[in-house]
Amino acid sequence: MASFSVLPQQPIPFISHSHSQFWNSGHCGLATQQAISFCNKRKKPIQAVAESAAISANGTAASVADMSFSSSPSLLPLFKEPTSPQNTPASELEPADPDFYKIGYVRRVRAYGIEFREGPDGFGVFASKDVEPLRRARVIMEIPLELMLTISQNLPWMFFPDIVPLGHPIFDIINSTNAETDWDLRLACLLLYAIDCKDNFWKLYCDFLPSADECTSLLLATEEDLLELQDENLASTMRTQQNRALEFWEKNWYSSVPLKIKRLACEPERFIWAVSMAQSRCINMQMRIGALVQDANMLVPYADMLNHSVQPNCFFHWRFKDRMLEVMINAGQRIKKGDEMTINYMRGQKNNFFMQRYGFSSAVNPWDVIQFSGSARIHLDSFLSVFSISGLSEEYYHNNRLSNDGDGFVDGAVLAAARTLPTWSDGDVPPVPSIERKAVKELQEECQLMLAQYPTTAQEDQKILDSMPEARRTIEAAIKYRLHRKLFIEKVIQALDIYQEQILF
Ligand SMILES: C[S@@+](CC[C@H](N)C(=O)[O-])C[C@H]1O[C@@H](n2cnc3c(N)ncnc32)[C@H](O)[C@@H]1O
Repeated sequence: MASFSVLPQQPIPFISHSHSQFWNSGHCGLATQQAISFCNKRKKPIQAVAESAAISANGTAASVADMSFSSSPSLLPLFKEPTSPQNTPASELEPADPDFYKIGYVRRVRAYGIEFREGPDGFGVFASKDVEPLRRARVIMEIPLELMLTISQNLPWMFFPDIVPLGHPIFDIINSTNAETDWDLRLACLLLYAIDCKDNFWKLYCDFLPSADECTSLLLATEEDLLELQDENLASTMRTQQNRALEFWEKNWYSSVPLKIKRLACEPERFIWAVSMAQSRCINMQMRIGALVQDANMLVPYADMLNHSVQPNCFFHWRFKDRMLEVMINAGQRIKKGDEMTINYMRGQKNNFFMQRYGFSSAVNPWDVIQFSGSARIHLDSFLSVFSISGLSEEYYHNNRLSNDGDGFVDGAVLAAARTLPTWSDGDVPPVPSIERKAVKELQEECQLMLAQYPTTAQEDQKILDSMPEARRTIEAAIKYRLHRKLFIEKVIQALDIYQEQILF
């Protein structure tokens, strides 16, 4: 086992620190580490907050480096998320416990102009002051390598910090994993070990991680929750993943296992919780050990509290010289006090991927897909023009300058429609309206058939969600997933209606 340094994944923009100030919470001035009690310090969001959030239901679309790196501000407009309460004013969300800041501050974590609050999507990071757009990206958080839990993706396993003593049986367990596929199991073992280590930072930080009840990961879902997905493929993938984690625990936590291993996860649920933490909070980076470059999986405290958006205002950057992860605001980004700071966990992924790994979905995911089976096609350029969509397929964006989309109809779902609808294009050959209308009708009928195959409608799903404000996180996430799917299909039908109306003129 050896220590290592980390290579940035992309060029390092110049960073100015002149504007920096320490945690904005005002709690951390001359903090010294004090005795901190070990209970879960997440506060449950008060019900009033959850309810008003559900009513406002007007947030931006949801997007950490695998949680991948994202460097530039998005050109997309703000997408409305029909069922997400992300627009609940930050002032109405529960502020994080002062100890949360303190345990990091005394270990060289710094944050500038932000605060952590707890809302319906768990912890999130919010701007504590307005930020004018700058030509350069600016730092809002600095987290030193010493606080991260890191393990190399390939043999020889390298951990940083080097907390696993030679000969400890947890090393043998980690060593028994498959280098290609088991990064989450290894990281889970390291997390459990760190939480059990005397004086380790993660022992304190763990109090602020979501408990099994608060976590949306489908690894923790019951069979009943999985059925609520109304997606047998996803349910079956999750059953396989649950069994994989369970079998790993059964193999390594057998009855005569040494106590120093046993106590890390006395019950399988504890191990599965740790795997869900690894999957939903891991950041991938490259590290350098001498001349050797290795990919690494990392748990980065504080940065792992950033929620996802497809229109993120922040990105990660590795500062090589002092081995700090920086969270930076995109160059040119205007931020208002109370805005949520977000990153894009992974570009180009469909909702079923986000559900599998993180336990959330979005009705306006620009990368969602519908598989059409008929032969109907519509004219690509005309469709793009009706909705003022510019750019190449991988880069589609709503071009506000060309648009008179006053009601904000064009959102991520319409961009997804432009990618997923079967289309044709043949040089300058113009579309024939009657043929386009026929194709629209066939595509809409196929969408209606897909909707009819679900046992519930979108409206019924919304009612079910509204009627169960105290629901477990996993069942809530499952119902939202199927609702998001239906809202997406409905939006495609509406977009086709608008297309056929406007193509005639
Ligand atoms: C890296 S953590 C982010 C911090 C997290 N909110 C917490 O409370 O610790 C990822 C988890 O946050 C939640 N999350 C992140 N982005 C989200 C989004 N756009 N919509 C809903 N939930 C989201 C999901 O539960 C996901 O598994």
